[in-house]
Amino acid sequence: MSTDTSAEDIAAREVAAEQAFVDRVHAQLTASQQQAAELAREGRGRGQLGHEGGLVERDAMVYQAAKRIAQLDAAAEGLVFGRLDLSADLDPEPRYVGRIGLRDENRDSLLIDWRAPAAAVFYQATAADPHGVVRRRVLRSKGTTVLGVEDELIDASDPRAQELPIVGEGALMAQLSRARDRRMHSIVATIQAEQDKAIRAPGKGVTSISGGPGVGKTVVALHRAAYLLYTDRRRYETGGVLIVGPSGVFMRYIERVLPSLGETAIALRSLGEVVDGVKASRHDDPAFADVKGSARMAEVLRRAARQAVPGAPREFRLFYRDNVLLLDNRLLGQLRRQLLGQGRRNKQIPRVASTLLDALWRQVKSERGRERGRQAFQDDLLDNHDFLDFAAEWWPPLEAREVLTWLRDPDFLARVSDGILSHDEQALLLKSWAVADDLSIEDVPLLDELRYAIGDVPLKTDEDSGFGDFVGSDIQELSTAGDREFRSSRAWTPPTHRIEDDPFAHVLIDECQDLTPMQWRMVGRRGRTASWTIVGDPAQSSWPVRAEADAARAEALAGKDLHEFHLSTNYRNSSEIYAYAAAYAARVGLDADLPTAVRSTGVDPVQMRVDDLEAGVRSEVVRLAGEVEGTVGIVVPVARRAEVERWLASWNEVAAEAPNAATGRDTSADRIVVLTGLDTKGLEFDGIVVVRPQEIEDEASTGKATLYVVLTRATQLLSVVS
Ligand SMILES: Nc1ncnc2c1ncn2[C@@H]1O[C@H](COP(=O)(O)OP(=O)(O)OP(=O)(O)O)[C@@H](O)[C@H]1O
Repeated sequence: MSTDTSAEDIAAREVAAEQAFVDRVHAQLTASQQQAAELAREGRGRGQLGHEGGLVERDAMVYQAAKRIAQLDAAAEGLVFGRLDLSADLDPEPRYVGRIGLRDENRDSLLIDWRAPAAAVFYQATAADPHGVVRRRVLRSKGTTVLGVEDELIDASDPRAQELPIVGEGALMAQLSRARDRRMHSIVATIQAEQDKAIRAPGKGVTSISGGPGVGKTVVALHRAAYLLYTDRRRYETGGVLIVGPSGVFMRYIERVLPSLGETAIALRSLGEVVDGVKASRHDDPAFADVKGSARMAEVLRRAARQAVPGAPREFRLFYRDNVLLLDNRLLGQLRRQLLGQGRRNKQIPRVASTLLDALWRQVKSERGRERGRQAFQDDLLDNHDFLDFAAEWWPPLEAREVLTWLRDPDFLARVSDGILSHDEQALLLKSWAVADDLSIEDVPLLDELRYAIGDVPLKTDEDSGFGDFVGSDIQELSTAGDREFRSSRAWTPPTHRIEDDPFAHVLIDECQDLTPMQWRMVGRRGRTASWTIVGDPAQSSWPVRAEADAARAEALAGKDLHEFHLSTNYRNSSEIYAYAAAYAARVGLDADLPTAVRSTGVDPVQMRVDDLEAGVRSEVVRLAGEVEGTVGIVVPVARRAEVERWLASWNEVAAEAPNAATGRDTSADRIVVLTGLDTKGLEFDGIVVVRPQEIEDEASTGKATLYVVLTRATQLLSVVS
C-alpha cells in the first residue's frame, strides 16, 4: 500500500468518499421516486371506486405525489452540495446539506434541506463566529458525479481541525470564476452570511434588499422565495407567490433557478405580463414612457372610466299612452353619475334598466298612462326592443382595453386630461398610440388601472334586480363585439381573470428602482394583504422623477413594516471592471452605492476610438469571444440596434456562436447577442462590448444611470468602442 499522501491523493480520496455518500443518496432518491409514482397509481385507483370521497382523496394523493415527483426530478442535478463537520461534542457524524431533504429507509435524516433550520449554520458559520462548525465543505458535481471538493477551515482551534483534511481553494472563488451561459444558476452551495440573513428573514411586512451592482440581489431574492415556500408551504402555495422582473429576457434568464431548488409553484412575470392574459414586450420611447408612467395618469383614467360611451345614443324618445317620454343628454348624464355613485361601472349593469325605467315613469303624467300602474309600464318596456336596444348601447359591459382606445380620440383625451396633462403630453400619448397598435409594456398599468376603475363584467346578473334575463343575454352579444376589437391586435388576448383573482400571498419585485408610479400601483393591487420582498439599487434607476415613484411605492406598501438588508460585496465583476464602472459613476455624479468587488483578473477594461465603427466593433467582439468561454453581449444605442444586428449576422467568424443573429430572434442558443442599454438590466455576460457609449448616455434623461448599468454587466472582459 502506498503511503504517498500528496495533495492530489488526499483530494482523490476525499472525492471518492463523497462519491460513495452521493451514490447512497441517489439510490434513496430513486426509491423515493418509485414510492411517489406508486402513490400516484394508488390514488388513481381510488378514483375508480366511484364514490365522491374516493375522487377527492384521489385528487389529493395524485396532486401530492406529482408534486413530490417534480421536486425530486428537478433537484437531481447537484443534489448534495454541502457537508458540515462539527465539533465532536456537538455531533461526531458529518451533516450533509442538499437542495431538498431526504430520509433513509429508517426515516433517519440523510440529507438536510438547505432551508431547514439545521442547515442555517452551513451559511452562517465564520471564523469569527464558528457556530460549532470545524470544517465546511462544498461538493462540486456534474449530474451525479462528484468532481471535486472545496473546503474551508472554520475553527482551527477545535481539536478535530487536526484530523480533517482541507482540500481546494475555496468554493466561492471557484464558483465566481465559472463561465456564464444565458441562465442564472442557483448559488445554494455558496450563499454568504450577509445574503443568508436576507434569505431567511421572516415572511412578514416588507423585506427590502438593496446594494450596488452584482451583490446578488436577484439571486438572493429567488432563494428567499424558495425559502418562504419551504417555511410556510400552505400559505404561499395557496395564496401564490408573484415574482416580477423588468423584461421577458430577464425572466428567461432567471427562470431555471427556482425549479433547480425544487420549487415550481411560482408565477414569474415580466412587467409587461403582470395582468392576467396580457403579454406586452415592447417598450415605448422614453418620452412616451415618461407620460404613461406618471401617477397623474391615474386621474386621467379615472375620469375616462366615468365618461359616456363614445358613439352611444345621446337620447331616447318614447310615445306611451298620450305621453312623450324623453331621456335627453342632460338627464342621461345625471343618471350616469347616479349609477356611478353606487359603485364600479360594470357592476351597475343590473341596475341600468330599472334606473332608466324610473326616470321614464316619472314623466308619465297622463291619466291613461298612470291608470295601468307602474308594473304594466315596466312589462311593456321590457318587451319593447327600442328600449332594450337603447339600454344595452347606453351602458354596455366594458372591457378595459376598449376604454383605453377611447383615449385615442384627441377631443376625448383633451376632456379627461384637462388640468392634468399639458398639450405636449397629450400629443405624446396620441403619437405613441398612433405609431403602434399593440400594447406596450407602459400601456399595461394603464389597462390595469382601467380594469379596477370599471370593475369586472358580472358573470350573472343580480337575481333580485328583476332584469336578469335582459341584461344577461345582451352581455353575450356585446362582449362578442368587444372580442372582435381585441382580436384585431396581435400581442395580447383579453384578460380572462377577474380582479378578485389578482391578489397574491407574497409579491417579490426585482429591479424595483425602475418601477414607474403607475407600475407601483399595478403591483400594489396584487399585494394589498401580501408580504413583500423588494430588491433594487437606486443608482441604477431609469425613472426620472424619483419623488413621484417613492410616493407611489409608499402607497403600495402602506401599513407594512419595513425590514432592510444591505449587501456589500460585488460577486459579478472583476475588481478591474468594477473600478472602471465606479469611476464613471463618480465622474457623472451618480449617487452610487459602491460594493467591493472581490475577484481580480489582472485585466483592465479596454477603451478605444475608431473611425470605422463596424470594423472596430467586429474586431473587439471576435477578440472577446475568443478569450472568454461564455457569453458576449454587444450593447448598442436603441437607434443602432437593427444595424448592429445585421453586422453580427454577416460576420462569418462568429456565425456559429450567434445562430439567431440573422433572424433577430432572442433565444438562449446564442452565445453572442445584441442588446440595448435597458435590455441589459439584471443580466450578465462574460464579455461586454459597448458601442458608442455617448449615444446611450444621450438617449434618455436617465441615460447616465443606464450606461452605469451597462458597464457593470461583464464578469471578465469589458471593451468600450466610441
Ligand atoms: N454567494 C454567491 N455565490 C456565488 N455566486 C454568487 C453569490 N452571490 C452572487 N453570486 C453571483 O453574482 C452574480 C450577480 O448576482 P445578481 O445578478 O443576483 O446580482 P444583483 O445584485 O441582482 O445585480 P444587479 O443589480 O447589478 O443586476 C450572479 O452571477 C450570481 O450568481
